[in-house]
Amino acid sequence: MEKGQEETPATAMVTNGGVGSGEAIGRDASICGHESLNSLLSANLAPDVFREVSRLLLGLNRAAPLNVIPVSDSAKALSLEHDFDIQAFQFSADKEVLREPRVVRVGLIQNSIVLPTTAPFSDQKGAIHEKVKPMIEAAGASGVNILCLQEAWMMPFAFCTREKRWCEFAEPVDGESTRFLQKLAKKYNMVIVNPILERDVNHGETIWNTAVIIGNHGNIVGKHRKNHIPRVGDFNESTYYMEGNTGHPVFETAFGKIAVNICYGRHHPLNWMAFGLNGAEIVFNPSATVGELSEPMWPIEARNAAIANSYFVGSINRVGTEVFPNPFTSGDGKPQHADFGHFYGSSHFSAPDASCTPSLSRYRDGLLISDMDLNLCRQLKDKWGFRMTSRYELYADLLTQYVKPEFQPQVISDPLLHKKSS
Ligand SMILES: NC(=O)NCCC(=O)O
Repeated sequence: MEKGQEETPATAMVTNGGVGSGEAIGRDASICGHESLNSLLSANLAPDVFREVSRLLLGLNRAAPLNVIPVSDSAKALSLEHDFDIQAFQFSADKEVLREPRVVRVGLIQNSIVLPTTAPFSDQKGAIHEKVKPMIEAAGASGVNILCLQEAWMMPFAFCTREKRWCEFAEPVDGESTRFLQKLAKKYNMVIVNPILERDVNHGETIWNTAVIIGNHGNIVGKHRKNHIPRVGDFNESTYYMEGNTGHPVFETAFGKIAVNICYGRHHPLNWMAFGLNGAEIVFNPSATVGELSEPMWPIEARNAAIANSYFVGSINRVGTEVFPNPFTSGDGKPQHADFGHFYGSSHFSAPDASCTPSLSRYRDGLLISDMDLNLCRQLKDKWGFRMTSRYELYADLLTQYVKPEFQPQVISDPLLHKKSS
């Protein structure tokens, strides 16, 4: 789909892997029947007004809207055969005298689950592998260098339930899903970020929420464990795993320095900053989040992180509504229910110059591709000087004080505030 092109109004139904196989969810909860904000605006605004609104909503890259780049015929054929959206864009940077451009092609995959959550676990996982495979092949056929999948892509996001049986989906870092992706990484000379539910067999079978980095030779480069675990709404993830113990690693790959800020970590500016301090050029944010809770935050937080830290961000969210067999509550006064609500997709890229791609659909599976010249990171540091002007020592000092039990907030009260009037 070309940027600005109208998409089909969302009159169809989506299957969602609910308890009843192929159960259909009406699209009424969408933004007025459109697949994305971009399609709603392009369908409803005059072209010159749409251009001006897009200038502010999506920004400009080197004073122009992002270029749409062609998708290869073989990738297009896969997307038609397997019914997923595919879109491709290009972030460029100024030409430099002393450095060659460093253009990498990056891909993001969003998808719904396939089978009902009542199906045997191995069938559920196998069906997701099968669904995602042609999408990865489309990325490979498109020459994608670095690809990231969504958070815990190999299972339903069952952490709302608090039922421990979903732990059976957990895998060691070198488990089934990693091995599945290693073959594809090697075949397509592609780095793949593989966010899984991890079982740490060397530490008492502990469970973590982890992203495994697979190198372009199919090797395991390393792993990062989710730093911030939500305790909000139905996101009862703290029942399953603890805060990660891997710090803020940046992985130097054949195609650039990458890091992973897993889902809820995107609400924590220091988390984003730490990946930047370690030199990340692209930070992925594989997520699972629902409209009612976070949709207004979604386009802002990633874009802000990209600007503040002078790196690219790739944001991914799953799609669909996943219905679980047993109703649950989360202590928030809501009646018992059996699903999280709608995972709204809307995966997109943000760049350090405040430009960003339109988002993928709120409903459909999709592969979003973007070329990015990594030289843009340093060019923005030079232009805005955010690193240089950051005054880290001020904040290092404040934080050192803040974590002490005897910390007193620096508050200067108006002396007249508590004075009795005579
Ligand atoms: N998966 C996850 O951490 N979700 C929390 C909700 C949110 O951060 O939007």
